[in-house]
Amino acid sequence: MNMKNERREREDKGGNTMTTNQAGWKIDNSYSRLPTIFYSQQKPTPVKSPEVVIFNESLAEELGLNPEALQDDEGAAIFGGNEIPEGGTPLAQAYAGHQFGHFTMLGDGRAVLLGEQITPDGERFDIQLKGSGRTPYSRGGDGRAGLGPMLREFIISEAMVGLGIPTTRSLAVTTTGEQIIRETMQTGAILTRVAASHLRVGTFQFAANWGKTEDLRALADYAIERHYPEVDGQENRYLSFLKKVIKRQAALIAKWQHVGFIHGVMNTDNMTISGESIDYGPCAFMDTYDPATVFSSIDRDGRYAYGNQPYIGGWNLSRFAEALLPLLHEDEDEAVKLAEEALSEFPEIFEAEFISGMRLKLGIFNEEKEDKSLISDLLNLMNEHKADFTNTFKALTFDQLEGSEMFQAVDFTKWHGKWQERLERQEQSKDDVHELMRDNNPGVIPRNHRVEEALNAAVNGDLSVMVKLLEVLANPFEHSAEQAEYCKPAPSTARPYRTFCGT
Ligand SMILES: Nc1ncnc2c1ncn2[C@@H]1O[C@H](COP(=O)(O)OP(=O)(O)OP(=O)(O)O)[C@@H](O)[C@H]1O
Repeated sequence: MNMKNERREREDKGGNTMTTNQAGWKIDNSYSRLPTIFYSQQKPTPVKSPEVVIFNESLAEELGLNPEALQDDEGAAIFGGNEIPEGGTPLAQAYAGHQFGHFTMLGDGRAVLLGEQITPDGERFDIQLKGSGRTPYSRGGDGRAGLGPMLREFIISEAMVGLGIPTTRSLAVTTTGEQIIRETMQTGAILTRVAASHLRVGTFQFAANWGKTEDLRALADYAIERHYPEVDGQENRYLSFLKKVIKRQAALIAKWQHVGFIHGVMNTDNMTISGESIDYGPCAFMDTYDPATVFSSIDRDGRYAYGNQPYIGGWNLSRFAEALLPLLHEDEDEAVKLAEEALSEFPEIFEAEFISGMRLKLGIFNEEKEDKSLISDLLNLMNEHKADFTNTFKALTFDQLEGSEMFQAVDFTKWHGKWQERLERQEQSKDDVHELMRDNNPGVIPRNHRVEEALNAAVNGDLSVMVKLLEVLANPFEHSAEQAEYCKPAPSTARPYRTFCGT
């Protein structure tokens, strides 16, 4: 069937067209019903010749979309921003944020939110086009994105899904047929991003700084309805809301720590209210365990280093709590007291999440007080011996302790003895322990050199390397033979890995 001939198109004033709905779009933009300070109506800027280079069929199905109808021209027209799917009300969201500690007004400068796709189960997911052209928040930028960085976001976000870490997702990457100017000329591309929502700590900072209390309240009520309906009807719903966000972010950052993920740019505009990871600009996974690891070329002081992520999480949540103050209590001092109490729980909640995930990685089913030191002793050894983070846990899982220098060391042998005694003090069998460890220690992560290799091939027209990588990353706990070649750290001759803000 030729989809193109089946389509009836009409053109609107902005040059975008609208189509009949064979793809199954069921979009409503509930965000557009917030007070108008929160957005600017903004259509994507039509592009020359959109072409979908990668499309996430299984995600499309989860969203209740018909992948077949989105192949070819129809998908390209929508994902390239030339057509607006039925129900879409494109807008650019306003937000602010602390970037490397400095507060500034931001907003979607190169993205538009079409609205939420309502799935067959009635769930709502934002559909956003990133790289779709200039908006009122673009400042000096061109509103566009490059193919490499958008494919990178596709790879990392889908790898996070495989690892079981809450994340925004990637439905498609579409080239625009236009070049963009960066350090060199690049192929322009648009990422179709799917998210529980794009509400950020920075959205609340925007409301607190530029809105009235009623605007802030409308935003908080909206966020509660979308993400925390359970707090509705509670005595101080906004305080409960704050506590829920604190909890979800603590759990999220703990999950990052469990796999050695370094976000790289934990600005408050990159912290979601839903608890999903967002913005895979300069992020990377570490090979050698070292809490001071930083990949981002712009993070000169190590603000967003691996070991600093929990602290920064708490710092960002303090900015969130500050923004919520007018809603927490009518008396300012009381509001501050409530916020401080809620925030003071963050380190403890984070640590509990971190320790419980690390227990699983070590095959520990129950809780003992000494587990914390067992875990930190191992991490210290790994740091001292420059051990590979992922492969150390894999070697412990499969009891393959020959290879690395650390496993020969006397201090490790001592630690190993203590760990074995710990495992013997629980009732579960060796097989149970092994299974728990298999399920919690990924065999494969998106190693930097593998991601670069896939991207280099992809921007030169060969998608096969990336497709293969995505397949392996989709099931990191499978521990299959085909994963083996993706497990090796970068050769020691490789230059230190640096990431650059995704543009
Ligand atoms: N080429 C560009 N043109 C206009 N604005 C841009 C451009 N690149 C980035 N921005 C804006 O600069 C700010 C910070 O950029 P950053 O790279 O952190 O975000 P992003 O990757 O564009 O978006 P997100 O956080 O939604 O993933 C954002 O407000 C973003 O919209």
